[in-house]
Amino acid sequence: MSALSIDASVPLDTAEQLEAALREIGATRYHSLHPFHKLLHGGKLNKGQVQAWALNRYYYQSTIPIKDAVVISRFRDRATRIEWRHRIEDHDGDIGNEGGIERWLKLTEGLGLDSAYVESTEGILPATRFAVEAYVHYVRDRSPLEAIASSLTELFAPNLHEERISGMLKHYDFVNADIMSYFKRRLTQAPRDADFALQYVKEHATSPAERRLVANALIFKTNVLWVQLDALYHAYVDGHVPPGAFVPAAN
Ligand SMILES: O=C(O)c1cc(C(=O)O)c2c(n1)C(=O)C(=O)c1cc(C(=O)O)[nH]c1-2
Repeated sequence: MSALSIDASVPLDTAEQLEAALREIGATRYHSLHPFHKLLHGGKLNKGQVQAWALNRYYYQSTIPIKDAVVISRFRDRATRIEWRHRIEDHDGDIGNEGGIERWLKLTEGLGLDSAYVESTEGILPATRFAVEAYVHYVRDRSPLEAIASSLTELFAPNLHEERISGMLKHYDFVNADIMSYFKRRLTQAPRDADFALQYVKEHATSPAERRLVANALIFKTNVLWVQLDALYHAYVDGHVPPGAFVPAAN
């Protein structure tokens, strides 16, 4: 077992074996399993800790369309570019049409954070920035197949979002359905995106070696997500906030 790659013993001779391996990676490495999420969804955090999570996650959310623009830039194939571009619109929205980033700002604003501060990203943890940048660099530097495969964590996001919506509404009096609208919207967007990416890798990874690259891309991405929560836990649960990062008001 390695933190970085799939065991050599996992069979990857067929597309079905690849899918089984990807689902196993999700079941064992997705950040739904992280102790910070258990606290968040179980109502065990205070408002300042929830603010810290939302503030840091804003950086991930707002970087996703940049990441997707880089993914698009990797494809000569027009059909793939056409399929991928709605992801940018989902997050950026359009003139007069709210997108995911604005919905995320509703969440941070509803939690009492100033939007200009959130958008400045000045208060995020260094580890958040490094992890998110690593994701953008990954889709730039690796093969187009790995770039698509690295989005496959979205296969596992809807279950987590369901858990988050119900857990946070139930446990926190400072959370309401309106400020959770980001997650509600993702429940329909993510499955479409994940299905496309899954079919793509099943079709385009045609050798065991390529299937291994796909599996390792997903492991890389689970690590991008996991380390962000490690950093949040260290800073805001254990109380070791790095210099200059967001410090919640006493609550
Ligand atoms: O709340 C979450 O746990 C979560 C996880 C992920 C993910 O698995 O990468 C995404 C999202 N949310 C999300 O909202 C989102 O738009 C998204 C895009 C992507 C991607 O890799 O392109 N992942 C995710």
